[in-house]
Amino acid sequence: MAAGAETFSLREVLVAFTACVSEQREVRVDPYLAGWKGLVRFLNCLGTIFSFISKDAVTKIEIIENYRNSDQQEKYLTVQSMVEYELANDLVDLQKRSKHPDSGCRTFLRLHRALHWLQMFLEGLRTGEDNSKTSVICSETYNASLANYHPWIIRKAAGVAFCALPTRNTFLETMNVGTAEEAVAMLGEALPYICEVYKITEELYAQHKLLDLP
Ligand SMILES: CCCCCCCC/C=C\CCCCCCCC(=O)N[C@@H](COP(=O)(O)O)[C@H](O)/C=C/CCCCCCCCCCCCC
Repeated sequence: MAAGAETFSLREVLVAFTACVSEQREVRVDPYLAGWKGLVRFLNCLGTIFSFISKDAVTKIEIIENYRNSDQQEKYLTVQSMVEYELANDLVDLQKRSKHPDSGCRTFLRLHRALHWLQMFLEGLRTGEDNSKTSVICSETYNASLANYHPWIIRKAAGVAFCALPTRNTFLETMNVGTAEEAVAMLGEALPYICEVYKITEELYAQHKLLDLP
């Protein structure tokens, strides 16, 4: 495990995702990005072999953060307001990347797809046997989700990186919430919140036919 693991706290990441859904069932962008930033910190602790993954995640987080720091920041407060604003102002490339290659909607969709993988991966970790291999859980859940959107070369590179993952118990202990059993319990508490964020976003994107944005 690379230096810096001590700066990661699963609790902080999970708290961020639990703060995402508002009383109106809207998905707040700031805690969503905070959750991803925490996950990227964790990924960076796993070694440089994961750098190409964390760089892509950081690029996408920064694109949306830039919208949150722009003159239109209020429009990017929630995923719902972002979708409404960008569609109403013709700011989304719907067929082919051209005038708006880095729209908020398109960029958020990439993180949203990755959240689906995360949800399955954490569930696999939570329910896995003590001696199960994190690399197997990771590649099975990746192949069942994100891999469908990635070209061959990315899928290959990801497969190689997964082989460097530590065993399940070492992985759970790196989460800095105590023993592996305590980490499992925390995952059980937090997963419903992550699922809810995913579900609300999925419904919103389906309703606006945005699930295949180029
Ligand atoms: C609670 C702690 C335990 C879980 C720790 C998980 C840590 C995961 C942290 C970050 C995950 C990275 C999310 C990656 C977002 C990928 C977005 C994406 O799909 N990008 C591709 C498409 O973008 P465009 O070209 O359309 O702009 C892009 O091509 C991807 C490039 C990089 C490769 C992405 C591979 C993703 C593998 C996800 C598994 C991460 C392995 C983590 C190991 C624990």
